[in-house]
Order: sequence, then C-alpha cells, then structure tokens
Amino acid sequence: MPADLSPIDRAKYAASRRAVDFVEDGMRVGLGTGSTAAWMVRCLAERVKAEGLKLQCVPTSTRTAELGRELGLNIVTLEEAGWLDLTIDGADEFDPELSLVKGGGGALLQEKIVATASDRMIVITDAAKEVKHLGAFPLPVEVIPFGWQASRTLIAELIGGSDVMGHEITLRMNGDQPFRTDENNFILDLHLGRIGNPRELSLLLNQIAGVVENGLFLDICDTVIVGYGDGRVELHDMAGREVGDEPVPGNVFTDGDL
Ligand SMILES: O=C[C@H](O)[C@H](O)[C@H](O)COP(=O)(O)O
Repeated sequence: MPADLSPIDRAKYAASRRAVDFVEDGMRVGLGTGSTAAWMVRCLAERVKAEGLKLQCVPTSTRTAELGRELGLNIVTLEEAGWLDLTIDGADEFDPELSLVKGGGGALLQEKIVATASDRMIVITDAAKEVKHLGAFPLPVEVIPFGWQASRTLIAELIGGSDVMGHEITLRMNGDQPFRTDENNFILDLHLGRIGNPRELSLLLNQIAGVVENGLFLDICDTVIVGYGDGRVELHDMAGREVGDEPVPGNVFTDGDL
C-alpha cells in the first residue's frame, strides 16, 4: 500500500485492491465513477500491466473514461461490449440488504445502466458508508432541464405524502450554474433523512415526468467490499458477512502513479 495516504484513501485503496482480484482475463468490466472507483481503476490498470490481462472496460462517466485511457485500459462502449461480466463501483450509502444510494458524483444514470447490464456488481466503500436505513445521504434524482421546476413540485408532493421524513429538495449547483450530468441533465438532491420504503420510492420517482433516473440501486449489488485504514477488508454479500482480516497486499503503485 502506498505509504503516505490518508486513512480514508488507505481504506478506499484496500477495498479497490481486493475488488480487482475478482477480475479475470478476457472479462468485460464496468468501471464505476468517484474517488473510490478511481482507486479501483488504478489498481486494475496495475494488474493489466503486470499480468497482461485482456479486458474490455466500459466506463460510467467521461471522468472514468479519461482516467482509464490515461492508464492504458482498453476502454470500449457498452454497445461494443454488449454485456458485462462484472462492474465495480463506489457508493454513497449501503444497507444490510446491499441496497445503495449512489450519484453523489452525478454519474448515477450511466452507473445504473452499466451495473444492470452486468452479471455481477461489486461495490467498494469505506466503513462510514454503512447505514441501517438509507437516506441520510441526500438521494440524487436526475431530471431533464426542461420543466425541472415542475418535476421538483411533483417530487415534493410525492415525498410529502410518503413515509419518508422531511422533504427538502435542492438543485445541485456547480458554482453559480446548475450542475450538468454527462447527459446534460440536472440533479435534484432529496434530503430525506431516512427512506422507509426504498422500493416504493424508487418506482414512484421514476413515474414522474422529467425524472430520468434516481440514485437508489436495489437488488443490483451482489457484494460490498469495505476497506479500512489499516488495510483490512470486509466482504458483505447476500449470503452473510465474511471478514478478511489480512491486510491487502500492497506496493502496487509507484509514486508516479498516484
Ligand atoms: O455519481 C457518483 C457515484 O455514484 C459514486 O460512486 C459515489 O458518489 C461514491 O463516490 P466516492 O467514492 O467518491 O465517495
């Protein structure tokens, strides 16, 4: 493990390093977006370089595509890959059922398309993202810019009448302009506190005109790998929890790669 990382980066690195062990030669792999996924892309590129793996990698954002290309990964489109063996991505929250909130970085739409076009999704996180109930992290909802205020009004009516507490909705900003996704859409962040029924909320949100997708990932994630600052990892899957207390082997990076 690189020596001079902060504890949080060490945790992200440990989870990433373990996750790329699941990649095999010849696989078609979805690459997530965000600071944790960026570590995974670096770890994967190191494995490809060291072992000569032949992969097709489908990124979930322009940011990830650029990083992957810079590091020499074979970046292809989802159309070219057709279907994926595995997607590895970060998350903003996960619960005991491995339901997720994603989209803190605004990439939820491509992330959901790529993850659901994969045989398996592995999520890599640090321990702070484990929650009993989803919702403390504001739920991102991608909306088209046309009529976004009307979509917001309808969302406010929906969440005001459902079993979630509170209903502040904020338009995500980038400086003094609305944040734009890779598809040029807006993001509304729903400050819910706690989501009592994620399935119902997800279905109802996606029925609102103007809503493209929401950041709830339900029945999509197969495994969560939690990394810790000391290099340990824990694997959570639907069959229960397996704890790995061996530090992830390190020294895969040179300073230049960081
Ligand atoms: O849109 C961004 C993604 O859903 C990210 O995977 C998520 O926000 C987690 O990002 P990070 O690893 O930077 O905390």
